Amino acid sequence: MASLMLTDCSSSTTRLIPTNRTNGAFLPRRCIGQLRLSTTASSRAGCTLSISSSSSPSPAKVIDGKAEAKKITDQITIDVSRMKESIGVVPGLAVILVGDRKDSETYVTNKKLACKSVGIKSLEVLLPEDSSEEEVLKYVAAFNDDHSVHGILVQLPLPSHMNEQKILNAVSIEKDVDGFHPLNIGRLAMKGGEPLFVPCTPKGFIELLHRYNIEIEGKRVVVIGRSNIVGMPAALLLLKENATVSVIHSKTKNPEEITREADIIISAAGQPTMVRGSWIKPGAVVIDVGTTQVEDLSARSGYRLVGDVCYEEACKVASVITPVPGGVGPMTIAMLLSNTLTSAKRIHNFE
Ligand SMILES: Nc1nc2c(c(=O)[nH]1)N[C@@H](CN(C=O)c1ccc(C(=O)N[C@@H](CCC(=O)O)C(=O)O)cc1)CN2
Ligand SMILES: [Mg+2]
Repeated sequence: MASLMLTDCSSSTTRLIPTNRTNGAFLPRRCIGQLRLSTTASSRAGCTLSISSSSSPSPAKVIDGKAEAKKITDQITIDVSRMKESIGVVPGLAVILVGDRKDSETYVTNKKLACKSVGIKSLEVLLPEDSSEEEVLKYVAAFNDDHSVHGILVQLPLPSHMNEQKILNAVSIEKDVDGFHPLNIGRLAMKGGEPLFVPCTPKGFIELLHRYNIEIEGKRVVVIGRSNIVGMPAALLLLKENATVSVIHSKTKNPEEITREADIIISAAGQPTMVRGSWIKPGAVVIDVGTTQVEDLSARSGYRLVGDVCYEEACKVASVITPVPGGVGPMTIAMLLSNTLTSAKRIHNFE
């Protein structure tokens, strides 16, 4: 059984108060909100966003995704080294990034650094925003044929002039470490279906639930958001875990009421602080997958990452919660490395 590191939620001493929150709408993942600093505890402007924490304890336990991801990557480092020593094969991951979105650039850089830290070889193709679909397909085909590459991923979202489905379709199903190929998603959707790879973020939070001994089978789970990257595969994976799953999306009526019935809430809407304390059944488990960059002039980078969940309110109601950052995000990268290693082992028939 995995050892647990549980810490209590704390109230904040300094707060950021959003001034232009959009209520009820599902914002794009890259939504940039405007925040102003305030030192008051008043929540008249809505949910406050913690930027530092102090003492006052509340019931929710905080899942430490960073620590769990570290345990997983430590094991991957050992396995990669054993594979290299035994059969002389180094797992390889190829990443294709099109355009100059700052968030995507950060994720790709983090993936490259993560590969380096565990001994996986990484290859990177950076293409300008106005590249053609054919150019991207040419690189996908080259990586499909490259024997040193065991995993291929195309960073999403792609520029709007590209047909995302056509490009994801072109990735060899054996190297589809993101698990976004329609065959892998189709197998995930079928009862008894066995995908070669499961998308990294849903796989990551399921792993966290398992590691924290949180039962999924028979539980009422509400997934907020139906994106191809998280919401949809998350719902399919939770069904495979025998949960009773509801999916909430931008056209859902009374999302708050439905969410309040959940034993486990998975929020992947990309709307900062949308899930308020009043949406949560006392004792529910809250998994926050949202990571929206919100302008914060007090941060060195000029922005701050904010989850979908009003953390401070949720901590007072939930039994367990994931923070942002440091919750599901690090597990996404750990699962990508794990999928790449699995692929290399499968291709080279190495146990
Ligand atoms: N081809 C893909 N595109 C995208 C995916 C994906 O899985 N495959 N997911 C997201 C972005 N993403 C990976 O690509 C990703 C997002 C966030 C994190 C993460 O570790 N977040 C940290 C904070 C990191 C920071 O400080 O900036 C956290 O939450 O603690 C990892 C990966 C969309 N596109
Ligand atoms: Mg996180």
